[in-house]
Amino acid sequence: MKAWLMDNEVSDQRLDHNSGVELDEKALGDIGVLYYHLDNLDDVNTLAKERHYRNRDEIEVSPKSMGSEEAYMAKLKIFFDEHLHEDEEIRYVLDGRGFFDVRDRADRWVRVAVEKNDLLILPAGIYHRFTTDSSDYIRALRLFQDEPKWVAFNRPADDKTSRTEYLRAIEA
Ligand SMILES: CSCCC(=O)/C(O)=C/O
Ligand SMILES: [Fe+2]
Repeated sequence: MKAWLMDNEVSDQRLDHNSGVELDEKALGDIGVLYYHLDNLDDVNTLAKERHYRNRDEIEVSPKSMGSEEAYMAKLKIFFDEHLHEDEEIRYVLDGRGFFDVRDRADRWVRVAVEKNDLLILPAGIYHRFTTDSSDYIRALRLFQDEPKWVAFNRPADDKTSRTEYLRAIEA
């Protein structure tokens, strides 16, 4: 697992933007973000069952899967808008690479690099965003507790119940 505080350079979102300050799994856990490396789909299924996930879909984010470079860039822009969800978000990488960016307690961006067999759990109410890296390719499972849906609330969404509950949950 590699995670770091982002630099503040405004350039291609698919570059590393590594400030040089690396973070470990404990630092991620501190803001409710859980990381697992699972080589085996059975382990993903067990975890999903334990957390009462009943649905999933598969997504490929690449220029090919989106049909054109323009459609791909438009999709990336949507994923990269800072947002939160009312439900916990689980993503399991089947192939390729990408970055999930999450806000820390000080509202700084923490970049979590994910690759094949990485699984990330983002709590409901955490502000975050996603981008592919410069390989422009990721294939992932999106797991849902209920019906497959991807409802994102762009920031500001501080009035959402999930946001209030998240902030309460990570209180020191
Ligand atoms: C690689 S999964 C695509 C991005 C996504 O599902 C998400 O929820 C971003 O916040
Ligand atoms: Fe999201």
